[in-house]
Amino acid sequence: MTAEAFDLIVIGGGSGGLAAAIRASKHGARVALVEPKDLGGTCVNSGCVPKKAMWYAAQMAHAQYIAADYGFADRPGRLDWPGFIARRDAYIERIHASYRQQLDKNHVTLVQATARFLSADHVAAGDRVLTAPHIVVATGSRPNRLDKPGFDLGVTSDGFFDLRQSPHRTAIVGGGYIAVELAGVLRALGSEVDMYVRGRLMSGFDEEMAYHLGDEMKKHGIGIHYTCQVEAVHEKDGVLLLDCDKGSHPGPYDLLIWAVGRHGYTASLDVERVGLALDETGHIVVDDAQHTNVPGIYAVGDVTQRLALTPVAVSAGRKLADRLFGGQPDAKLDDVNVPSVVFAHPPLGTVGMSEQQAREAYGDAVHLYKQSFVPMQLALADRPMYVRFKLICVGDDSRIVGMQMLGPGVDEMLQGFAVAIKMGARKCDFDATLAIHPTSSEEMVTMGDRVPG
Ligand SMILES: Cc1cc2nc3c(=O)[nH]c(=O)nc-3n(C[C@H](O)[C@H](O)[C@H](O)COP(=O)(O)OP(=O)(O)OC[C@H]3O[C@@H](n4cnc5c(N)ncnc54)[C@H](O)[C@@H]3O)c2cc1C
Ligand SMILES: NC(=O)c1ccc[n+]([C@@H]2O[C@H](COP(=O)([O-])OP(=O)(O)OC[C@H]3O[C@@H](n4cnc5c(N)ncnc54)[C@H](O)[C@@H]3O)[C@@H](O)[C@H]2O)c1
Repeated sequence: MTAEAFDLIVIGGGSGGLAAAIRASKHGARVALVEPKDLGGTCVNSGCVPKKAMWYAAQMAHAQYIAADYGFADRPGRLDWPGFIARRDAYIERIHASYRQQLDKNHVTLVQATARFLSADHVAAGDRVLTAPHIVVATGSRPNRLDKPGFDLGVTSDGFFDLRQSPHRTAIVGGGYIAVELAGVLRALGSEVDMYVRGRLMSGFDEEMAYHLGDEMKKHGIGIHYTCQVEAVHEKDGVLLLDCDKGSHPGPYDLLIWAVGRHGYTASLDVERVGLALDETGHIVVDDAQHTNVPGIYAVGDVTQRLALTPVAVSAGRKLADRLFGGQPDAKLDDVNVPSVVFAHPPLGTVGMSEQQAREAYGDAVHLYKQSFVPMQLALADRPMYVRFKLICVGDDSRIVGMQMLGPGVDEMLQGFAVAIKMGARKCDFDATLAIHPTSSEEMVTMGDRVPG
């Protein structure tokens, strides 16, 4: 079969793949994008977007309680779950349409098939064979499965998005981004939620902030269990029971969600044929410029061992296209000071280092500024949830190397501060900035003295 020739083949039409394909075609490259499913990948179809939609619904539920305290209503209503899912899915359909338009406008050839390698410059996609000197793998990640009896009685985050009604009682295994976010949403929408956490909540995050997050989640009615490792799951009379390693059998639950991490997805690619190097978690090993060990093959996004966030995948894809086709030989992803928000209830925002990472890197040069306060909106409602800010600074000029925020509204506060930190802001730059009053964010520029210790 004659191969169709392109300048670039992109495998995977998620965040990273779309970004690489569209940017390369803007630079004049002839690009084929191979994707068997809906455009947008995990983020649009089973990640950030449907998750954020559910989080907004959960915020609405909270807002009703606040409104009732203010005197607007005496009884919060329940979500019409199927109705809202239809609204969420219609929004996602509009994103698909917008991506299709962008591909058409930029003359990217979309091949709706699963790709696999035939050689380092040939790819099979359905009944077509494509060839290009440059191939970008952007096939994302899949949820981890555990080798536990009854694993399939639970679902992963993919199954959560398929729900058409709120479960009464939910068990969630895991204590990372997905576990924490889904726990908050389900609780706010009326489910009883128990989390089964190995180690600590949000490991890798600032310990103090993760502790406060756990505290707020417990106040919100979420059970957080650290002493049960789930060894098996049973179904009895239509409900689920768990076996813990210590011999207890918690339950019954109507839904079990496994949120125990994700692995790079390369299963369909035939990577052995080209000898692509993977790490022990199945991620494609890349250097800081997205090169794999095979010349001409690159990888971006969650399929690599780099940070698994949409803006990281997008930036990696665009920078790679700029380097290959845009005459920018030094372009590459800069993943220093990547801001991130855990859309918990309340949200947790972070940019730069945790206190622990800073102390490891800078030792005694580290010092802290902290602030905690009840935001005015909640003080008026007799719901004393704290906002907590923490600045992690180093050196005589108090250069800010980390910012941690927990509380209502921090999800929208963090981005602007992340710009300042990326530019090398010092505490005195914050002090020199006049406050916006009355807001929660003003507390970030009116912090007092260093915290001793
Ligand atoms: C529940 C959840 C919530 C999340 N929330 C956030 C958030 O709030 N903010 C954030 O920044 N990140 C979030 N993420 C992470 C984010 O979704 C990922 O970092 C991002 O989607 C990675 O993009 P990607 O292009 O690497 O992979 P993906 O978006 O997963 O795209 C991979 C694509 O490759 C396709 N593919 C796979 N194999 C082949 C093949 N052989 N041939 C052709 N195509 C193939 C797949 O069908 C898929 O469309 C979340 C993730 C999850 C699971
Ligand atoms: N808001 C966001 O930006 C956002 C939201 C969701 C996901 N994401 C991205 O997706 C990635 C994947 O999310 P995730 O929550 O699956 O992974 P994660 O790495 O954040 O958390 C995995 C959790 O599973 C636990 N775990 C692992 N093996 C276990 C076992 N055998 N038994 C019990 N617990 C076990 C870990 O201790 C950890 O708490 C995240 O790391 C993040 O990069 C981002």
